[in-house]
Amino acid sequence: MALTVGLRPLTRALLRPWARVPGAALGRPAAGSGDGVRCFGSPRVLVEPDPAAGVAVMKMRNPPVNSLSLEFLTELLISLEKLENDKTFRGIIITSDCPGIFSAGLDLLEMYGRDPAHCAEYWKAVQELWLRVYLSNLVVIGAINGISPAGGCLLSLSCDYRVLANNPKYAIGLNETLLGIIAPFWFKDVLVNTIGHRAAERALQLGFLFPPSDALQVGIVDQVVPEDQVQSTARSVMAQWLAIPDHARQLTKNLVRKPTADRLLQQRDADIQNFVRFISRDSIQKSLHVYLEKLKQKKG
Ligand SMILES: CC/C=C\C/C=C\C/C=C\C=C\CC(=O)SCCNC(=O)CCNC(=O)[C@H](O)C(C)(C)COP(=O)(O)OP(=O)(O)OC[C@H]1O[C@@H](n2cnc3c(N)ncnc32)[C@H](O)[C@@H]1OP(=O)(O)O
Repeated sequence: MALTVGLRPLTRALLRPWARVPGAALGRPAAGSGDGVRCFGSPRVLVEPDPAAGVAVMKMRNPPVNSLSLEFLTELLISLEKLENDKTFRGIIITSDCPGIFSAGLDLLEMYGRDPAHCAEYWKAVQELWLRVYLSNLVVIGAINGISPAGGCLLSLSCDYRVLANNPKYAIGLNETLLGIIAPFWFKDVLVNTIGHRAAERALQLGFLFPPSDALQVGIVDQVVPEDQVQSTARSVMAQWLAIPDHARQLTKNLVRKPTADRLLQQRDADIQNFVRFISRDSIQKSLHVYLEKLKQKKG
């Protein structure tokens, strides 16, 4: 898949992709891998490779809540691109290194009080991440070990299979309307593809965040397991998916997903312009302000 990352050279130059991860990751063999196989990654994305299995575990660690800032998106994109281009890997498991949070979704501070050029650059990176995960040739499994609203839910929905930890706090859904904003059409499309038109219609308008039992029932996740079994379940599901010949699985995935991705690919620039126009409105900026204040006040 030929996707351009399309971020400012400065943004990319600021990052140090593939630097050895300081501290915990340094010199520590990846779990389940043979001696000498090291974790690698970037400051916010820890990659634990298991070359023997052809699998890499990608841990998001952008504390406190794994909000998808521009820098974090860029690091995720670079990690994904690298894994995609390395023939060692046939599958990745996306999970979180932030306790209790899979991802709080898009970083509201990238959209609040920012100028149009910044918003456009940000939105392009959001599109890019979605396209890369959604159309990945790798098997992508979400080991969802925390709450995942809005953009966090989109990331989960873009995986091939979702395993959610059974903790009532770990709700998942597209809650944009609760913020006074709307889910973009491609977020909506992915939700409709996953849970069906009627369920998506209700969930989107009411900004539902489904706790695990409801999430399983509506089909927004594929499996709910005890929290300490999320990673092992993701590994065994991965083994099932990797039993299928890659070429057949990849072509089938493309057949199913391409029409949805094409809807965005055919109008990416217009989508960016729509986003910038929408997010720049005074009323929307006001809604974001109110929501951010609410998040602050929650702390007491
Ligand atoms: C015509 C139309 C065209 C285009 C489409 C138009 C518009 C679409 C536009 C946008 C789409 C956006 C999708 C999104 O993803 S929006 C983000 C949605 N996310 C949320 O609602 C989650 C908000 N966060 C929370 O609910 C909680 O933080 C939590 C449950 C995830 C975690 O709770 P905690 O109690 O553990 O932590 P907090 O104290 O609440 O947070 C810590 C810290 O982090 C800040 N923060 C939280 N979430 C975000 C975020 N998403 N972005 C930026 N910052 C976030 C929070 O404010 C705290 O900061 P401080 O420590 O107070 O500084």
